[in-house]
Amino acid sequence: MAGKTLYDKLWDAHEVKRRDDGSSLIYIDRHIIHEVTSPQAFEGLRLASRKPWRIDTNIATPDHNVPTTPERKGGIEAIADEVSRLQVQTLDENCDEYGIVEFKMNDERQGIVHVISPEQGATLPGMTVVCGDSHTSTHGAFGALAHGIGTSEVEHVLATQCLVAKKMKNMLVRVEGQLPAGVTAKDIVLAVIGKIGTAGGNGHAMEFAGSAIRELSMEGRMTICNMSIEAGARVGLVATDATTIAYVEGRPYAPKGEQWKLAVEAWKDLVSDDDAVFDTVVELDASQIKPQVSWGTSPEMVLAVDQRVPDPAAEADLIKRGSIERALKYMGLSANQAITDIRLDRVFIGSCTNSRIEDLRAAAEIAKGRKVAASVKQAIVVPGSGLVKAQAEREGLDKIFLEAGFEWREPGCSMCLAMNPDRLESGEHCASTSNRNFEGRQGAGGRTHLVSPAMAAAAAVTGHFIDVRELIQGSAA
Ligand SMILES: CC(C)[C@H](C(=O)O)[C@@H](O)C(=O)O
Ligand code: SF4
Repeated sequence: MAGKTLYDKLWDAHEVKRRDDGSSLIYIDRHIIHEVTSPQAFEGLRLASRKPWRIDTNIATPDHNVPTTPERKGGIEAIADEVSRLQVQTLDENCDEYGIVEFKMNDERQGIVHVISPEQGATLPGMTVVCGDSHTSTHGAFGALAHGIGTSEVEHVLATQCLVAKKMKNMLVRVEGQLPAGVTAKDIVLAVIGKIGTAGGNGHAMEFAGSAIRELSMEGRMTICNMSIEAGARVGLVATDATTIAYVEGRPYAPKGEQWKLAVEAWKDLVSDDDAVFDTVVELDASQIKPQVSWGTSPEMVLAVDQRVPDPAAEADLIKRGSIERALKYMGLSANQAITDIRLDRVFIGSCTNSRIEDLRAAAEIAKGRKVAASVKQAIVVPGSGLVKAQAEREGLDKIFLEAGFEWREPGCSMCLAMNPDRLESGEHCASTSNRNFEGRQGAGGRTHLVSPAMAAAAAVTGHFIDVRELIQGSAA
């Protein structure tokens, strides 16, 4: 019999019952909660006279709706939008009522759900992790089985600690070779999506492997798994190794003492067996990847920075031609325009894809000693959590950004999506380190270009896209 993939192992360890219709009941170890997808779930519990079944598996924080300006220190009343305020308040009330651990808006541990749980050690190798949020795939970076769920499933998990799920197929994305300097995890995942498309991973759990992935920090692995959902795979995975274990050790929720030793021993098995068989295999050569920039209205509409946006006339497939035409129109770009000719109105460094300490360091390295271009209206840096913010401040990164003319904000989802005051105005182009560039994602009529933190900082200081490596060489000279 063939060996098992990491996904097979995680699945087998959590399958409670297989049903005749091919679906299964799986056990959930960690449930993360935010204010947008939980209110109806709690309400449903209440209507059914149920209570959360295993309180200590839940961890909550408000992130999507919170303002990121200093006024928020004034508390919930400082949230101007009524719906936003109500969602945050409802989360607080539900967590208080049921005794669920919540890092409230002004708690230093607050932040984006997918940043805070790993940071606290609440995401551990071998776990099943769910959250009413599609980017829960992020947590797969630890060798955990993690994916987003809908609001009715949030209720189900709260009530039963189980989820009805169907086993997916196995996909391997192998990235071998040395990543060039200045090219990052974000560029790897954008290149993967550019290659396989946003439906490429449909129905699969996507494991990322190969020497380029092994070389990445946990921050980089999280960036990659975060965007597996943009490649169509609800689950992204990276095998557990020494990098994972070093990251987890000593974090508040990580096991301690004898338990830690036992855990580390058990986690050694969280790899795909050598003879495991994958349904689909995709291979990339890391040394060939260049800094990526999305030009269109889907993450698969992405190119290397030295390329030109497509010409619809050159596309034979009529459906594809139509979608290129629509995207160019929405984005205000002309056929064959060089990516480096795209000028930016705003720059956003943040989101659950790229708001961890390593991301901020990479952006600060480029911002250091430079100034945000006069033509850029606003450049904001939004740390993924209060703890990331504090660490960045200890390292002096806030000063580098402020001196360069960036704004330094409080943690939250911010400009990643238009659910809080940080938004684009219609027609504006934004270099954004987030993960989605759909029409209106950052504000009605807004034009999002997905890039790495270093590329976003480079765009901020030059006013247009530029291969960040030119600035790295420039500063070294
Ligand atoms: C609001 C939430 C349900 C949504 C998601 O599921 O991903 C959001 O986080 C997003 O990034 O679009
Ligand atoms: S940062 Fe963006 S992608 Fe991540 S959870 Fe928030 S809204 Fe969703």
